[in-house]
Amino acid sequence: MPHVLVAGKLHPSGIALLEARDDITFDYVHEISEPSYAPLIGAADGLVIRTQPLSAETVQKAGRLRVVSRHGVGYDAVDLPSLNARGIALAVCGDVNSVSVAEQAMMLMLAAAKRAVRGDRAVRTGDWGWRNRLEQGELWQKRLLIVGYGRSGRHVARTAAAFGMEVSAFDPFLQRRDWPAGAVVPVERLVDGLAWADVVSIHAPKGQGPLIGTAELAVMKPSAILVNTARGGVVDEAALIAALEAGRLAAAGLDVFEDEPPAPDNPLFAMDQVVLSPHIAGLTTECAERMAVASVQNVLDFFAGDIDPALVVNGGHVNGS
Ligand SMILES: NC(=O)C1=CN([C@@H]2O[C@H](COP(=O)(O)OP(=O)(O)OC[C@H]3O[C@@H](n4cnc5c(N)ncnc54)[C@H](O)[C@@H]3O)[C@@H](O)[C@H]2O)C=CC1
Ligand SMILES: O=C(O)C(=O)COP(=O)(O)O
Repeated sequence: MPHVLVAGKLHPSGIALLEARDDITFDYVHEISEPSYAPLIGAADGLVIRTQPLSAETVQKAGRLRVVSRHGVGYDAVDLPSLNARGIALAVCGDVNSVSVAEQAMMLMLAAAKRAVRGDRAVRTGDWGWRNRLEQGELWQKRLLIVGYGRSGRHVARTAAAFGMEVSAFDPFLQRRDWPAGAVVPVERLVDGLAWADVVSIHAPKGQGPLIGTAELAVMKPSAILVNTARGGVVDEAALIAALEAGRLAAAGLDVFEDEPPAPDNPLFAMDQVVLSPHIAGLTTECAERMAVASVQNVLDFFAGDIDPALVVNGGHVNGS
C-alpha cells in the first residue's frame, strides 16, 4: 500500500482526500521545515511538500520515494538533480494559484503607488497634512513591465490592462510564436524594459543568481515601483534596499524575501514607501484549498498512473519511463 508524507500545513480538504482512501496510508507533519519531516521520509512513496527545502541529503534517505508533489508551483528549493538521478517525478499544481498571485501583485502595486503604508500612518498619527504632499500616484496610463510571462504574469497583464496600464513583458524562454495574441508587447532586452517601465512586476522563477541587481535597478526610473511576488533572490535584496534608501527607486511591494521570515533588523521594515506581505500571494483561503486538493490529487493520480504530464516538471520520469 503506497504511503504518503505530507510535509507542511495543508488545507483540511487536501487531508480529507487522503483520509477517504483505504488503499493509502499517510503521515502529516504540520511544521514547515526540512528537519521536521526528513526523519519520516524513508517510509514515503509519495511526498506532498510546501516551500521548504528538499535537499539531496534528504532524497538519499528516501529509499521508496517515487513522486514529489509541490503544494504550489515554485520548486527552486527542491534538489531536482537528485530526483532525476533516482527517476523520482516532481509534480506542480499548474494554474491553481496564478489568479491569487496576480491579485496580490495588483494589491502591492496599488498599495505602493498610493503609498498605502504612509497614508495609513498619516491618519493614525494625526499627520493629516500628508495628503497634500502628493506622494501618491495612479496606475492609469502607467507603463507596466512583467518579467516572466507565464501563468501569473498573464493574469497580471489582463488585470493591469483593465486598470488602463500599458503592458509589456520580458520572457526570453517564450518563442514569438507562443506569445499570446493581445496588447502585451514583448521586450527583447530586460534593461530596455526596465528603463521604459513605471512599474515592474516579477513573475519569473528563481534561478542561479538575481535577475534584478544593482545594474538593473540603476536603469529604472527614480519614480518607478518594483513588485515581487515570485521569489526572494530573484531581486537582489541588498541592492533593492540601497536603491530605495538612495531614492533611486520610489517604492516597492514585496511578498517574498531572501530569508523567510526576514530578520527583525531587515532595513525594509523601517521603510514606509515599501509595502510587505508574508509570502501569501498564493495563500488566500480559496487558493489554499485548491492547492491542497491539487497537490494531494497529483500524488493519487500518479499512483493510479494517470497524472497530467503537463504537471510533471521532470516529465521523462513519469511511470518510470
Ligand atoms: N508568492 C507566492 O505565494 C507564489 C510565488 N510563485 C512564484 O512565481 C513564479 C512564477 O509562477 P507562475 O507564473 O505560475 O510560473 P510559470 O512557469 O507559469 O511562469 C514563469 C515564466 O517565467 C519565465 N522565465 C523563466 N526564467 C526567466 C527569466 N530569467 N527571465 C524572464 N522570464 C523567465 C518562463 O519562461 C515562464 O514563462 C514561480 O516560479 C514561483 O517561484 C508562484 C506562486 C505563488
Ligand atoms: O506556489 C508557490 O511557489 C508558492 O510560493 C506557494 O507555495 P506554498 O504555499 O508555500 O507551498
